[in-house]
Amino acid sequence: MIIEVSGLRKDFTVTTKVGRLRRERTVVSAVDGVDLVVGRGELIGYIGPNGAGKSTTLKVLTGVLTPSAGRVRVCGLDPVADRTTLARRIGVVFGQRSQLWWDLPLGESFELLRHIYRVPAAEHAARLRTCSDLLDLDGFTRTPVRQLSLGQRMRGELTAALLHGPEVLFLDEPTIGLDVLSKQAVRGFLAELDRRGDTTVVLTTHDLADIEKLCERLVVIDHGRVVHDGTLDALHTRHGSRRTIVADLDAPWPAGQTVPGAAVTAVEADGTRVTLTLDGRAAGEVVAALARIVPLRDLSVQEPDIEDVVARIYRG
Ligand SMILES: Nc1ncnc2c1ncn2[C@@H]1O[C@H](COP(=O)(O)OP(=O)(O)OP(=O)(O)O)[C@@H](O)[C@H]1O
Repeated sequence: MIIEVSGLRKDFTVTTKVGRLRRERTVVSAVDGVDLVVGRGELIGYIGPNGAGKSTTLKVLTGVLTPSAGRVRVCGLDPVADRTTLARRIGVVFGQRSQLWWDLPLGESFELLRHIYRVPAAEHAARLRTCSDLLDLDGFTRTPVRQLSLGQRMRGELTAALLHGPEVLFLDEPTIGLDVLSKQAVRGFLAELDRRGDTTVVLTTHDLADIEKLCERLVVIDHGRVVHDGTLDALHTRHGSRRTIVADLDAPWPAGQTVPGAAVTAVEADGTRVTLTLDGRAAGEVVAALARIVPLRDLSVQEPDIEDVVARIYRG
């Protein structure tokens, strides 16, 4: 396993002013007993509401913060004790912090990183070519970083994080604030990285489309604790999300008619449009049962809404 976390806790002591002279110290448990195991080549979505503890976890995993308790291993290393060694084996993109040189053209930042990480020239060129093709960097490698748009800069940041061939990539909100095209480029790139399977990716995001398009496995954290670890489908099942079938019929729906495996939740258009909510059974079975009752003209199966299920979890 490339990431192994057990019983991770991170407390912060916050001092607040009470009255004119007194100060009160309170302890905030930003991460409160997280267990997490991630295999090589996995891409996981690490999600949760504001203040849930996502960034704090990433900072502990990358050696920026020392845990208050628990065991953390990334690439078999202790992130704090082995921070320098680990830095060569991980890549990090934290939205608010840049690893690029503001006044230099983007391409020169890449060249500097090659020297810092001592990457052989051919290896560097090959990785840069791949990133450049997938992220379409060609138009702006000569532009100083300060003049790049947010989307261009994020594509540059992703490249910079990958040029030394890290085994794990930590991404904190990589699509935040990006325009539609840049979001697509970043998502397409991460999907390709996932498909190639040699980089493990831990992605935090508030963008539900990122989750839907990229994350087969979702780890949901709330108040510093993991409240779900599994697929999006499992999340829907656990929280009672249901698929629906909307069918247009050639004849009116018989009043009071039931269908095995589904509940009739709406009858419209003079009885010729019926909505069924599935109870978890395969849509095919329900459609076959439906077709035995009335001839079908048209049909659509609607997946449950990810926004609904995530909002329900976040509301607790
Ligand atoms: N340096 C710090 N000092 C004190 N409290 C902190 C510090 N860093 C984080 N916290 C607190 O720890 C909790 C978790 O914060 P964290 O930034 O990890 O959440 P998050 O899930 O990344 O949230 P967001 O989605 O808003 O970025 C919050 O209550 C936050 O206020």
